Amino acid sequence: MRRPDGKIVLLGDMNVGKTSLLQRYMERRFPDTVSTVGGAFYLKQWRSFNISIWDTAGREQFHGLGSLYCRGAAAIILTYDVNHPQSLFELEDRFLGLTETANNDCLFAIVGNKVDLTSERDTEGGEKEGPASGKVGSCVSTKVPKQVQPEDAVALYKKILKYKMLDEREMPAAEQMCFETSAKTGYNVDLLFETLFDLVVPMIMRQRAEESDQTVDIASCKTPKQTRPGCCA
Ligand SMILES: Nc1nc2c(ncn2[C@@H]2O[C@H](COP(=O)(O)OP(=O)(O)OP(=O)(O)O)[C@@H](O)[C@H]2O)c(=O)[nH]1
Ligand SMILES: [Mg+2]
Repeated sequence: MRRPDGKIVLLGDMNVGKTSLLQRYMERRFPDTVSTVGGAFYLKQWRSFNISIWDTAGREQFHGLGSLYCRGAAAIILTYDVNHPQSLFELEDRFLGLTETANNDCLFAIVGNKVDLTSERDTEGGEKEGPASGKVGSCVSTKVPKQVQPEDAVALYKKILKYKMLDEREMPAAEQMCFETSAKTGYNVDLLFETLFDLVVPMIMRQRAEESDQTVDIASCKTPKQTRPGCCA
């Protein structure tokens, strides 16, 4: 198997829907899930690149593994449940610290899942979503008020950039990186993953270019002409 060119990791509390989001995207279905043990990954080919997408366990007992999975990540999807404010707090309290092992220029997406449970608007048929639909900041009228507001996710995104000492002007805007999704209906799921792939690919290419700049071509290095000691050239 070819080594993946880039890595994306899903983090977040148990039950927020990480496994369901990944299965919705990769297998186009919403099967019953069991709570994840450890971690597992899918490989996705995007253009000519292989991207691994890691699903991790949200259960406290597997917490220690989180930073292992984040090692070398190009992007991290911090997932919460829009109906459970605690799951958003946990991202900052428990999961952000695990991302120290990710790449220095790692991207962060904040994803509020299970929006189908609150939204009155058409969140069915995720395959048909419009480009800006459901992005944080768009107006979604809800039957049952959402427990976590999109602005809270935006605030967390900005906090993370500060915490990571990343320049806001050089990173994707919060509106581009905060999503509300439904793994159940597929709402915004393609948009989430494919936005990240499109952002990760240039990073992979940049990294490759830097690596090839640092590579010394031994064949092109001329060996200095040997001169015999004491002999005038
Ligand atoms: N209504 C609704 N239910 C969802 C959605 N996503 C996941 N669920 C349900 O929420 C429960 C937990 O989903 P999982 O995908 O297993 O959650 P997880 O984040 O992977 O949990 P851990 O593996 O324990 O960390 C399951 O019963 C899912 O069917 C969604 O978008 N809408
Ligand atoms: Mg899971």
